[in-house]
Amino acid sequence: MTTDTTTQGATPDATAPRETVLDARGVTMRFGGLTAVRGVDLTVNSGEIVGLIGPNGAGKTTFFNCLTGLYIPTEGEVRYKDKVLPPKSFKVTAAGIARTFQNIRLFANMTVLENVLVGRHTRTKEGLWSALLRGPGFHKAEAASRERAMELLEFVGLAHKADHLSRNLPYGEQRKLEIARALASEPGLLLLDEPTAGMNPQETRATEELIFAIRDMGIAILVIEHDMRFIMNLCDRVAVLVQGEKLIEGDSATVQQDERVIAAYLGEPFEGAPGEEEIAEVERAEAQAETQAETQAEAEAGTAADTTTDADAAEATTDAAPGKENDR
Ligand SMILES: Nc1ncnc2c1ncn2[C@@H]1O[C@H](COP(=O)(O)OP(=O)(O)OP(=O)(O)O)[C@@H](O)[C@H]1O
Repeated sequence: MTTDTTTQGATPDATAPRETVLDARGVTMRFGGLTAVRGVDLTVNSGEIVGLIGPNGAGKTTFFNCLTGLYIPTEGEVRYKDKVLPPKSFKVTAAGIARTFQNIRLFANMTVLENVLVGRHTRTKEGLWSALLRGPGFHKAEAASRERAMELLEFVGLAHKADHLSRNLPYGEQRKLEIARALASEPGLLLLDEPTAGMNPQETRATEELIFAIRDMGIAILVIEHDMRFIMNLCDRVAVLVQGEKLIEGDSATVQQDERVIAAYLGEPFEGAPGEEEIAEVERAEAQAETQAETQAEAEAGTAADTTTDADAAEATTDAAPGKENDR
Protein backbone atom coordinates (compact mmCIF):
# COMPACT_ATOMS: atom_id res chain seq x y z
CA MET A 1 0.00 0.00 0.00
CA THR A 2 1.29 3.44 -0.81
CA THR A 3 -0.63 5.30 1.86
CA ASP A 4 1.04 7.32 4.61
CA THR A 5 1.08 5.02 7.59
CA THR A 6 1.92 7.67 10.13
CA THR A 7 -1.70 8.77 10.47
CA GLN A 8 -3.53 8.28 13.73
CA GLY A 9 -7.08 8.06 15.05
CA ALA A 10 -7.40 11.76 15.87
CA THR A 11 -8.55 14.04 13.06
CA PRO A 12 -5.68 15.87 11.31
CA ASP A 13 -6.75 19.35 12.28
CA ALA A 14 -9.12 19.47 15.22
CA THR A 15 -9.50 23.26 14.91
CA ALA A 16 -10.65 23.14 11.25
CA PRO A 17 -14.30 24.19 10.86
CA ARG A 18 -16.58 21.18 10.76
CA GLU A 19 -19.34 20.72 8.22
CA THR A 20 -22.17 18.27 8.78
CA VAL A 21 -21.78 15.87 5.91
CA LEU A 22 -24.47 13.36 6.84
CA ASP A 23 -27.54 14.13 8.88
CA ALA A 24 -29.95 11.25 9.41
CA ARG A 25 -32.99 12.04 11.49
CA GLY A 26 -35.55 9.65 12.91
CA VAL A 27 -34.78 6.93 10.38
CA THR A 28 -37.17 4.02 10.75
CA MET A 29 -37.35 0.97 8.48
CA ARG A 30 -40.11 -1.60 8.78
CA PHE A 31 -40.38 -4.86 6.91
CA GLY A 32 -44.00 -5.91 7.42
CA GLY A 33 -44.31 -6.45 11.16
CA LEU A 34 -40.57 -6.22 11.80
CA THR A 35 -39.03 -2.87 12.69
CA ALA A 36 -35.38 -3.31 11.69
CA VAL A 37 -34.42 0.33 12.41
CA ARG A 38 -36.32 2.57 14.79
CA GLY A 39 -36.00 6.36 14.95
CA VAL A 40 -32.24 6.51 14.50
CA ASP A 41 -30.50 9.91 14.44
CA LEU A 42 -26.90 10.07 13.31
CA THR A 43 -24.59 12.76 12.03
CA VAL A 44 -21.16 12.50 10.45
CA ASN A 45 -19.02 15.62 10.18
CA SER A 46 -16.24 16.40 7.77
CA GLY A 47 -12.92 14.97 8.91
CA GLU A 48 -14.58 12.31 11.05
CA ILE A 49 -14.49 8.54 11.16
CA VAL A 50 -17.68 7.33 12.83
CA GLY A 51 -18.28 3.71 13.77
CA LEU A 52 -21.60 1.89 13.79
CA ILE A 53 -21.58 -1.24 15.89
CA GLY A 54 -24.14 -3.63 17.32
CA PRO A 55 -24.85 -7.33 17.65
CA ASN A 56 -25.91 -9.42 14.63
CA GLY A 57 -29.31 -8.39 13.31
CA ALA A 58 -29.20 -5.00 15.11
CA GLY A 59 -30.13 -3.16 11.90
CA LYS A 60 -26.74 -1.75 10.86
CA THR A 61 -26.83 -2.78 7.20
CA THR A 62 -30.49 -1.84 6.93
CA PHE A 63 -29.56 1.62 8.20
CA PHE A 64 -26.78 1.83 5.57
CA ASN A 65 -29.30 0.81 2.91
CA CYS A 66 -31.58 3.63 4.07
CA LEU A 67 -28.70 6.11 3.76
CA THR A 68 -27.75 4.99 0.27
CA GLY A 69 -31.15 4.87 -1.41
CA LEU A 70 -31.37 1.07 -1.56
CA TYR A 71 -34.28 1.28 0.87
CA ILE A 72 -36.70 4.16 1.24
CA PRO A 73 -37.04 4.64 5.01
CA THR A 74 -40.55 4.12 6.33
CA GLU A 75 -40.03 7.28 8.37
CA GLY A 76 -37.30 9.87 8.74
CA GLU A 77 -35.06 11.94 6.54
CA VAL A 78 -31.47 11.70 5.34
CA ARG A 79 -29.53 14.81 4.31
CA TYR A 80 -26.14 14.97 2.66
CA LYS A 81 -24.50 18.38 3.01
CA ASP A 82 -27.86 19.87 3.88
CA LYS A 83 -29.72 18.46 0.87
CA VAL A 84 -32.35 15.75 1.26
CA LEU A 85 -31.10 12.65 -0.54
CA PRO A 86 -33.02 11.29 -3.50
CA PRO A 87 -34.37 7.76 -2.94
CA LYS A 88 -32.31 6.15 -5.73
CA SER A 89 -28.90 4.62 -5.13
CA PHE A 90 -27.24 5.99 -8.30
CA LYS A 91 -28.46 9.49 -7.43
CA VAL A 92 -27.12 9.11 -3.89
CA THR A 93 -23.73 8.12 -5.37
CA ALA A 94 -23.85 11.11 -7.70
CA ALA A 95 -24.69 13.34 -4.73
CA GLY A 96 -21.47 12.25 -2.99
CA ILE A 97 -22.03 9.11 -0.90
CA ALA A 98 -20.19 5.93 -1.89
CA ARG A 99 -20.23 2.57 -0.17
CA THR A 100 -18.81 -0.91 -0.02
CA PHE A 101 -20.83 -4.01 0.77
CA GLN A 102 -20.65 -6.67 3.46
CA ASN A 103 -20.65 -9.29 0.69
CA ILE A 104 -18.15 -8.11 -1.89
CA ARG A 105 -19.88 -6.99 -5.09
CA LEU A 106 -17.24 -6.77 -7.78
CA PHE A 107 -17.60 -7.58 -11.46
CA ALA A 108 -15.79 -10.90 -11.25
CA ASN A 109 -14.99 -11.22 -14.97
CA MET A 110 -13.77 -7.66 -15.39
CA THR A 111 -10.23 -6.56 -14.74
CA VAL A 112 -9.24 -4.67 -11.64
CA LEU A 113 -8.91 -1.44 -13.69
CA GLU A 114 -12.30 -1.94 -15.38
CA ASN A 115 -13.96 -2.34 -11.99
CA VAL A 116 -12.61 1.04 -10.92
CA LEU A 117 -13.64 2.61 -14.24
CA VAL A 118 -17.21 1.42 -13.62
CA GLY A 119 -17.09 3.31 -10.34
CA ARG A 120 -16.25 6.51 -12.22
CA HIS A 121 -19.27 6.58 -14.48
CA THR A 122 -21.18 8.97 -12.20
CA ARG A 123 -18.37 11.49 -12.67
CA THR A 124 -17.95 11.28 -16.46
CA LYS A 125 -19.92 13.83 -18.44
CA GLU A 126 -19.64 12.24 -21.86
CA GLY A 127 -23.07 11.11 -23.04
CA LEU A 128 -24.31 8.22 -25.18
CA TRP A 129 -23.62 9.88 -28.56
CA SER A 130 -20.12 10.80 -27.56
CA ALA A 131 -19.49 7.21 -26.52
CA LEU A 132 -20.99 5.78 -29.73
CA LEU A 133 -19.18 8.19 -32.04
CA ARG A 134 -15.97 7.98 -30.03
CA GLY A 135 -15.04 11.57 -30.83
CA PRO A 136 -12.13 13.53 -29.31
CA GLY A 137 -14.20 14.49 -26.25
CA PHE A 138 -14.83 10.83 -25.50
CA HIS A 139 -11.17 9.84 -25.83
CA LYS A 140 -10.04 12.73 -23.64
CA ALA A 141 -12.58 11.83 -20.94
CA GLU A 142 -11.64 8.16 -21.16
CA ALA A 143 -7.93 8.94 -20.77
CA ALA A 144 -8.65 11.14 -17.73
CA SER A 145 -10.78 8.38 -16.19
CA ARG A 146 -8.08 5.78 -16.70
CA GLU A 147 -5.49 8.08 -15.19
CA ARG A 148 -7.62 8.69 -12.11
CA ALA A 149 -8.46 4.98 -11.81
CA MET A 150 -4.75 4.12 -11.91
CA GLU A 151 -4.05 6.74 -9.22
CA LEU A 152 -6.67 5.11 -7.01
CA LEU A 153 -5.24 1.65 -7.64
CA GLU A 154 -1.84 3.02 -6.70
CA PHE A 155 -3.38 4.49 -3.55
CA VAL A 156 -4.82 1.16 -2.39
CA GLY A 157 -1.74 -0.77 -3.53
CA LEU A 158 -3.24 -2.61 -6.50
CA ALA A 159 -1.74 -0.77 -9.49
CA HIS A 160 0.46 -3.77 -10.30
CA LYS A 161 -2.68 -5.91 -10.66
CA ALA A 162 -4.63 -3.52 -12.90
CA ASP A 163 -4.94 -6.11 -15.68
CA HIS A 164 -5.85 -9.06 -13.47
CA LEU A 165 -9.39 -10.37 -13.40
CA SER A 166 -10.93 -9.27 -10.12
CA ARG A 167 -12.11 -12.81 -9.36
CA ASN A 168 -8.47 -13.93 -9.20
CA LEU A 169 -7.55 -11.50 -6.44
CA PRO A 170 -7.15 -12.79 -2.90
CA TYR A 171 -9.99 -11.86 -0.58
CA GLY A 172 -8.20 -8.97 1.17
CA GLU A 173 -7.32 -7.38 -2.18
CA GLN A 174 -10.91 -7.70 -3.40
CA ARG A 175 -11.95 -5.60 -0.39
CA LYS A 176 -9.31 -3.00 -1.30
CA LEU A 177 -10.56 -2.97 -4.88
CA GLU A 178 -14.10 -2.34 -3.64
CA ILE A 179 -12.78 0.66 -1.74
CA ALA A 180 -10.92 1.95 -4.84
CA ARG A 181 -14.10 1.57 -6.89
CA ALA A 182 -16.11 3.47 -4.28
CA LEU A 183 -13.48 6.24 -4.24
CA ALA A 184 -13.71 6.51 -8.03
CA SER A 185 -17.06 8.29 -7.67
CA GLU A 186 -15.19 11.07 -5.77
CA PRO A 187 -17.37 10.87 -2.66
CA GLY A 188 -17.51 13.25 0.28
CA LEU A 189 -18.70 10.40 2.52
CA LEU A 190 -17.66 6.77 2.32
CA LEU A 191 -19.71 4.04 3.99
CA LEU A 192 -17.82 0.83 4.70
CA ASP A 193 -19.79 -2.29 5.63
CA GLU A 194 -17.50 -4.68 7.52
CA PRO A 195 -14.32 -3.80 5.60
CA THR A 196 -12.15 -6.27 7.53
CA ALA A 197 -14.49 -9.27 7.45
CA GLY A 198 -12.42 -12.39 6.72
CA MET A 199 -9.09 -10.58 6.94
CA ASN A 200 -6.03 -11.68 8.90
CA PRO A 201 -4.52 -9.29 11.51
CA GLN A 202 -1.95 -7.87 9.04
CA GLU A 203 -4.63 -7.12 6.44
CA THR A 204 -6.82 -5.58 9.15
CA ARG A 205 -3.98 -3.29 10.23
CA ALA A 206 -3.36 -2.28 6.60
CA THR A 207 -7.07 -1.52 6.17
CA GLU A 208 -6.97 0.67 9.27
CA GLU A 209 -4.11 2.67 7.74
CA LEU A 210 -5.92 2.89 4.43
CA ILE A 211 -9.02 4.30 6.14
CA PHE A 212 -6.98 6.92 8.00
CA ALA A 213 -5.42 7.91 4.67
CA ILE A 214 -8.87 8.22 3.06
CA ARG A 215 -9.99 10.43 5.93
CA ASP A 216 -6.88 12.55 5.41
CA MET A 217 -7.92 13.02 1.76
CA GLY A 218 -10.95 14.91 3.12
CA ILE A 219 -13.51 12.12 2.92
CA ALA A 220 -15.70 11.52 5.98
CA ILE A 221 -16.24 7.87 6.89
CA LEU A 222 -18.99 5.83 8.47
CA VAL A 223 -17.97 2.25 9.15
CA ILE A 224 -19.77 -0.87 10.33
CA GLU A 225 -17.51 -3.46 11.89
CA HIS A 226 -17.61 -6.35 14.36
CA ASP A 227 -13.90 -6.19 15.20
CA MET A 228 -14.01 -4.08 18.37
CA ARG A 229 -10.30 -3.43 18.61
CA PHE A 230 -10.30 -2.15 15.03
CA ILE A 231 -13.30 0.11 15.56
CA MET A 232 -12.16 1.53 18.89
CA ASN A 233 -8.72 2.36 17.48
CA LEU A 234 -10.09 3.87 14.29
CA CYS A 235 -13.13 5.94 15.18
CA ASP A 236 -13.59 9.44 16.56
CA ARG A 237 -17.12 8.53 17.56
CA VAL A 238 -19.04 5.28 17.84
CA ALA A 239 -22.81 4.71 17.77
CA VAL A 240 -24.28 1.46 19.05
CA LEU A 241 -27.41 -0.06 17.56
CA VAL A 242 -29.30 -2.71 19.48
CA GLN A 243 -32.52 -4.19 18.12
CA GLY A 244 -32.85 -1.34 15.65
CA GLU A 245 -32.46 1.46 18.18
CA LYS A 246 -29.49 3.65 18.97
CA LEU A 247 -28.43 2.68 22.47
CA ILE A 248 -25.55 5.11 22.95
CA GLU A 249 -23.16 7.30 20.99
CA GLY A 250 -19.83 8.66 22.14
CA ASP A 251 -16.08 8.36 21.97
CA SER A 252 -14.46 4.94 22.08
CA ALA A 253 -13.71 4.99 25.82
CA THR A 254 -17.27 6.00 26.77
CA VAL A 255 -18.84 3.34 24.58
CA GLN A 256 -16.44 0.60 25.65
CA GLN A 257 -17.18 1.16 29.34
CA ASP A 258 -20.94 1.42 29.01
CA GLU A 259 -22.53 -1.49 30.86
CA ARG A 260 -25.48 -1.63 28.45
CA VAL A 261 -23.07 -2.09 25.54
CA ILE A 262 -21.19 -4.82 27.40
CA ALA A 263 -24.49 -6.53 28.18
CA ALA A 264 -25.68 -6.23 24.57
CA TYR A 265 -22.50 -7.89 23.33
CA LEU A 266 -21.83 -10.44 26.02
CA GLY A 267 -25.49 -11.11 26.79
CA GLU A 268 -26.95 -11.25 30.25
CA PRO A 269 -28.70 -14.39 31.49
CA PHE A 270 -32.36 -13.68 31.88
CA GLU A 271 -35.28 -15.72 33.09
CA GLY A 272 -36.58 -18.10 30.47
CA ALA A 273 -33.62 -17.52 28.15
CA PRO A 274 -33.48 -20.06 25.34
CA GLY A 275 -31.42 -23.06 26.38
CA GLU A 276 -31.60 -22.28 30.11
CA GLU A 277 -33.59 -25.42 30.87
CA GLU A 278 -31.23 -27.57 28.84
CA ILE A 279 -28.21 -26.10 30.62
CA ALA A 280 -29.81 -26.79 34.00
CA GLU A 281 -30.54 -30.38 32.93
CA VAL A 282 -26.93 -30.95 31.86
CA GLU A 283 -25.69 -29.48 35.14
CA ARG A 284 -28.01 -31.77 37.12
CA ALA A 285 -26.84 -34.83 35.17
CA GLU A 286 -23.19 -33.85 35.71
CA ALA A 287 -23.72 -33.37 39.45
CA GLN A 288 -25.46 -36.76 39.64
CA ALA A 289 -22.66 -38.49 37.74
CA GLU A 290 -20.11 -36.88 40.06
CA THR A 291 -21.93 -38.09 43.17
CA GLN A 292 -22.17 -41.60 41.72
CA ALA A 293 -18.47 -41.62 40.90
CA GLU A 294 -17.61 -40.48 44.44
CA THR A 295 -19.84 -43.16 45.98
CA GLN A 296 -18.29 -45.81 43.78
CA ALA A 297 -14.77 -44.64 44.61
CA GLU A 298 -15.60 -44.76 48.31
CA ALA A 299 -17.10 -48.23 47.96
CA GLU A 300 -14.00 -49.46 46.11
CA ALA A 301 -11.73 -47.92 48.73
CA GLY A 302 -13.80 -49.66 51.42
CA THR A 303 -13.53 -53.03 49.67
CA ALA A 304 -9.79 -52.61 49.28
CA ALA A 305 -9.47 -51.79 52.98
CA ASP A 306 -11.47 -54.91 53.87
CA THR A 307 -9.31 -57.05 51.62
CA THR A 308 -6.14 -55.65 53.21
CA THR A 309 -7.47 -56.41 56.68
CA ASP A 310 -8.40 -59.97 55.70
CA ALA A 311 -4.99 -60.54 54.15
CA ASP A 312 -3.22 -59.12 57.17
CA ALA A 313 -5.38 -61.23 59.41
CA ALA A 314 -4.69 -64.32 57.30
CA GLU A 315 -0.97 -63.59 57.39
CA ALA A 316 -1.12 -63.06 61.11
CA THR A 317 -3.01 -66.31 61.48
CA THR A 318 -0.47 -68.14 59.31
CA ASP A 319 2.44 -66.61 61.20
CA ALA A 320 0.89 -67.70 64.39
CA ALA A 321 0.24 -71.24 63.19
CA PRO A 322 2.22 -73.76 65.20
CA GLY A 323 4.95 -75.69 63.36
CA LYS A 324 5.01 -73.18 60.47
CA GLU A 325 8.80 -72.62 60.62
CA ASN A 326 9.28 -76.36 60.42
CA ASP A 327 7.32 -76.54 57.17
CA ARG A 328 9.81 -74.26 55.29
N1 LIG B 1 -35.11 -7.02 3.12
C1 LIG B 1 -35.47 -7.44 4.31
N2 LIG B 1 -36.69 -7.98 4.51
C2 LIG B 1 -37.06 -8.42 5.75
N3 LIG B 1 -36.29 -8.34 6.85
C3 LIG B 1 -35.07 -7.81 6.70
C4 LIG B 1 -34.59 -7.33 5.44
N4 LIG B 1 -33.33 -6.85 5.60
C5 LIG B 1 -33.04 -7.05 6.91
N5 LIG B 1 -34.08 -7.60 7.56
C6 LIG B 1 -34.14 -7.91 8.98
O1 LIG B 1 -33.82 -6.72 9.68
C7 LIG B 1 -33.06 -7.03 10.84
C8 LIG B 1 -31.77 -6.25 10.81
O2 LIG B 1 -30.92 -6.82 9.82
P1 LIG B 1 -29.55 -6.16 9.37
O3 LIG B 1 -28.97 -7.00 8.30
O4 LIG B 1 -29.74 -4.74 9.08
O5 LIG B 1 -28.69 -6.31 10.72
P2 LIG B 1 -27.14 -6.08 10.94
O6 LIG B 1 -27.00 -5.33 12.20
O7 LIG B 1 -26.53 -5.51 9.73
O8 LIG B 1 -26.64 -7.58 11.17
P3 LIG B 1 -25.22 -8.26 10.84
O9 LIG B 1 -24.24 -7.68 11.79
O10 LIG B 1 -25.47 -9.71 11.10
O11 LIG B 1 -24.91 -7.97 9.41
C9 LIG B 1 -32.85 -8.53 10.87
O12 LIG B 1 -33.85 -9.09 11.70
C10 LIG B 1 -33.07 -8.91 9.42
O13 LIG B 1 -33.55 -10.24 9.33
